[in-house]
Amino acid sequence: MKSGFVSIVGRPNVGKSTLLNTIIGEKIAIVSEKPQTTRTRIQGIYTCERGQVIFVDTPGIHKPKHLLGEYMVKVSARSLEEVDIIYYMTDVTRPFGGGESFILEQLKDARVPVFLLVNKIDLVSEQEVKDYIQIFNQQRSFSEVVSISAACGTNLQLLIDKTLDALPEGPLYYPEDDLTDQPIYLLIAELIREKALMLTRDEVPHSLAVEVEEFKKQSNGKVYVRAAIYMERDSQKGILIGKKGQMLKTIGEQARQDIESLLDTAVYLDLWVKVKKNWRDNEGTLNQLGYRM
Ligand SMILES: Nc1nc2c(ncn2[C@@H]2O[C@H](COP(=O)(O)OP(=O)(O)OP(=O)(O)O)[C@@H](O)[C@H]2O)c(=O)[nH]1
Repeated sequence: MKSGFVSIVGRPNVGKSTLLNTIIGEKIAIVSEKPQTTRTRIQGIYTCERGQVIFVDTPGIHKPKHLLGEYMVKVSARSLEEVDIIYYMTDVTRPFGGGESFILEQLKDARVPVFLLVNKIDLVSEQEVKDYIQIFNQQRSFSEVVSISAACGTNLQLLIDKTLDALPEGPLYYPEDDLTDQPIYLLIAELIREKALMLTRDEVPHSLAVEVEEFKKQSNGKVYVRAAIYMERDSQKGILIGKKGQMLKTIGEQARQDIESLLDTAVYLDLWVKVKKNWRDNEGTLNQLGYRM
């Protein structure tokens, strides 16, 4: 039996969450078109006959601007020390640049195998993939190079096979049917956050945070979830609520559907928008929202 931990690193938006979602087959990591949306350290667990792969989805490695940024870099650095394999994920549609050099620098002293994953190959020609890989091979050597489409599932079985080949012999760390060790209320908060970011497009910043305040089963069998969406400014609160509350209603409806499929039960979702000034720079608030240092 093979088993171990895999950390996925890469610039924001290369498709790390999508990869995790496709492999694990459940919506457990937040996916969004905006960069740097993955904040909490999410583990996806893939179990098959050959063994178990435990994924640690790290926030995009980047230069910190806020305390939250520092936290994200800390999580990334720490998770690199604890894993058996690092997936260094890149986006074939984005040219090699400073962002990649920054990550390669961080990976310089990695003592575990580094796999280069070239993602989004569904968008380019085979020749473009080859040329792209050549540029990376000039930077360093990789234990494996796998070109994939996380969205379409292309070459993901191959990736899993190579991963299991490279993992050490080991036990099943988690029961077979566990998909994640994230507390359920964090998963729910991420689903709401995802919908809020997606539906408001670029109008609200990433300073959006969600906290599940209450989570209980009602006598009618439905699960009651009360959650607060935190904004930094009053003006942002208005955008999120929308005309006659329409935006908040849509966010709530779409998030509720996802939560219902996650929990496999009917859900009553009670959403509130609150303003909490400068929460990103406030350590107490960060702790309260589950981003622990
Ligand atoms: N065409 C195509 N799009 C993809 C693929 N993988 C991811 N995407 C898209 O790329 C965007 C970013 O994907 P995410 O999975 O959120 O990226 P991420 O690396 O987790 O982003 P952060 O959380 O910001 O670090 C989304 O719009 C995805 O739908 C792929 O294989 N092909």
